[in-house]
Amino acid sequence: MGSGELKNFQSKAEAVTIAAPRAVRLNNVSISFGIAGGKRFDAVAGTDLDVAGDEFLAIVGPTGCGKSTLLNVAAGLLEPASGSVEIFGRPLKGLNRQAGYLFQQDSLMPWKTVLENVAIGLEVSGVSTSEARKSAMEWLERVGLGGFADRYPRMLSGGQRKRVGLAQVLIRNPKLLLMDEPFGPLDAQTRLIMGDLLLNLWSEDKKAVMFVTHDLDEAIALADRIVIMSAGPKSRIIGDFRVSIPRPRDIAEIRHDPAFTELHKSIWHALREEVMTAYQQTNVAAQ
Ligand SMILES: Nc1ncnc2c1ncn2[C@@H]1O[C@H](COP(=O)(O)OP(=O)(O)OP(=O)(O)O)[C@@H](O)[C@H]1O
Repeated sequence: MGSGELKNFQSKAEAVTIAAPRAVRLNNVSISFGIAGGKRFDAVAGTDLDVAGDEFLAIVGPTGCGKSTLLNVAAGLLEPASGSVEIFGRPLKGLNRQAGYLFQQDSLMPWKTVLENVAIGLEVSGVSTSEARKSAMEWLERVGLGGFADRYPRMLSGGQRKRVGLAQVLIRNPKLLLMDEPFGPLDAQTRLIMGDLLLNLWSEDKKAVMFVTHDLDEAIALADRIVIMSAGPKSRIIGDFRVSIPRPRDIAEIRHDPAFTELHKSIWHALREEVMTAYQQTNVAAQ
């Protein structure tokens, strides 16, 4: 069975395989930025990447290797210098309107209540205020913040703000979730709780996810598949690992699973040299 397929169980528990649409296809994508002195910096070179419609993909790599850059390409925020981008089988032109983007820094509006912040995602697409607020309330309950609807963002903890951010993105029901170190600023325990919440929501309605993280443990705990990027410039994908640990997963416990340790070892083996290379490069560039 290929990565772009899913199982649909019929009444007699008979499994039938049907093709799931491919959410993202990056075909030989290269990305370069104009920098000082009229020069160019080739951040990413010749990268191929497919993400299935129901796949949770984690992207891991050393600092500055181009993880956010790849997400920005899938979001349509950045146009590749060469190569092509397809979203659900169609060439991407302009902004990817099928994607929801969650950054490390949340984008809550401080003058709006939590409920208003979540509802706005629907209101901008023409849904009436009362409908949007009803749906926002349901989403707040799903992320465990039903009692916080009338609060303002400044009254929330970092983890609570993240939950609001998740509700704000998911209320629009995007078919593709682009997550750039979304739990980066949180403490270790809150990250675990957010990871569990994300997996619960995702398992109810499996979307394609591209999840950028520095944290290999987090990547293994959450993802179906992990790709590793090399140190830049001209970064590319140098490893592609399937995470075959069964779901549902308990993120706090999964680390004790021997399969977790084994996979961690293999991925770190591929990643370690790239991390050292990236560190040395930024050190030289700073001199
Ligand atoms: N607008 C830009 N102009 C010039 N160079 C850029 C620009 N944006 C990113 N870069 C460079 O492209 C490379 C990739 O950046 P990117 O932010 O994608 O890396 P990353 O892997 O997400 O890093 P980190 O893990 O540190 O967040 C880096 O070397 C960065 O300095």
